[in-house]
Amino acid sequence: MAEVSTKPEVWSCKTVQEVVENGGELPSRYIWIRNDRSDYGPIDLNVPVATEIPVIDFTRLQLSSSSSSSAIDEELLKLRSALTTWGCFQAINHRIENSFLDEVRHLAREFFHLPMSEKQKTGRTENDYEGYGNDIILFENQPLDWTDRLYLLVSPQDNQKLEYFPQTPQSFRKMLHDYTIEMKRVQAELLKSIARSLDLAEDCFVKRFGERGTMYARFNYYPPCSRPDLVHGLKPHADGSGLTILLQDDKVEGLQMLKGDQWFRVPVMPYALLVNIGDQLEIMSNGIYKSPVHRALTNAENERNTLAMFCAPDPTLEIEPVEELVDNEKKPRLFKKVKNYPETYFQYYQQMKRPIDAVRI
Ligand SMILES: O=C(O)CCC(=O)C(=O)O
Ligand SMILES: [Fe+2]
Repeated sequence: MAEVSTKPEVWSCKTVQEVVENGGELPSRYIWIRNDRSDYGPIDLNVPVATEIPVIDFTRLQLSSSSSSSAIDEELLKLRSALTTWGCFQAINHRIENSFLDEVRHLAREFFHLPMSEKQKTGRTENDYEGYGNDIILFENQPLDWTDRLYLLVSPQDNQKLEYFPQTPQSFRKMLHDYTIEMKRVQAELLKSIARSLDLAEDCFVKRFGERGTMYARFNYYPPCSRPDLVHGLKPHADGSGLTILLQDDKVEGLQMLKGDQWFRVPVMPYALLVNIGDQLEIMSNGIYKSPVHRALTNAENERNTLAMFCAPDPTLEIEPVEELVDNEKKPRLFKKVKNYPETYFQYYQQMKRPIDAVRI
């Protein structure tokens, strides 16, 4: 497969929204072509619903809360079972106000409905992943995803590229600032609980993420699509993050998770956060916790808006399986040491391979 170039290319500068507004036939570039290297089966909107994805109650994980230690142990066991089987769970009682989550969703929708000229003020440039734009082309004949997005590094704050942060809607920046603060708190609580669920010291992953761990926000906008049976909102992938915290659309379903070789629809829980393990925590947990393959589908009637927060270790730090989770006889080390995993991720993704395989021993 010929690669286009090492740099991502912005294909004809058209967003999905423009494709929709221009009307006419569905461009063939969006039609999913199955291939042998990553055959995750056909697009199917009618897969079973994943009623078994565990719901984890944050208040039951906190030592400082009124929960008894047996309630905490029970919740940690549930967390462990969620992350070894599905690699994800729905988090409730995370202490973010429902009204704030409504506002986040409202402003995200409002942004994507602004005139194109306004959105283009934060448009991605050819050499950057950040900003507003369509799917990035990484290789020739890549089927494109039916999504427009706004992708921003939100932390560390001194690395933010403010030129890509929308100034309209007016309260967008403030909302993102406040949401980032909440997400950093949730991230820290999650990393501690995840460590405890593996019988590790509570700060094990917090330390490994480092003080300059990264957090990216990706606002995903999926316009209605005339052929949801042929097009992916987002192709099957596992996240390159350590953890991903997803605020789903409060009404429209679209996310599917792969468990074994079966796809499941993730139900909408309007005020829950869907948390999934990313490749870097799969590596650090020596494969005990799974970074699940997932995809987003579209539908013909409704747009869908989601917000993914990708939390990852400082890319200048080396990551590897935590020593306590390696046992030469029972649980040999599965992954090599790796620095700047996102770079490996994109190179492998480009070749339609599962990036985590690049660091497998
Ligand atoms: O929009 C969704 O439901 C999934 C988003 C996602 O998987 C991602 O942004 O990596
Ligand atoms: Fe994802």
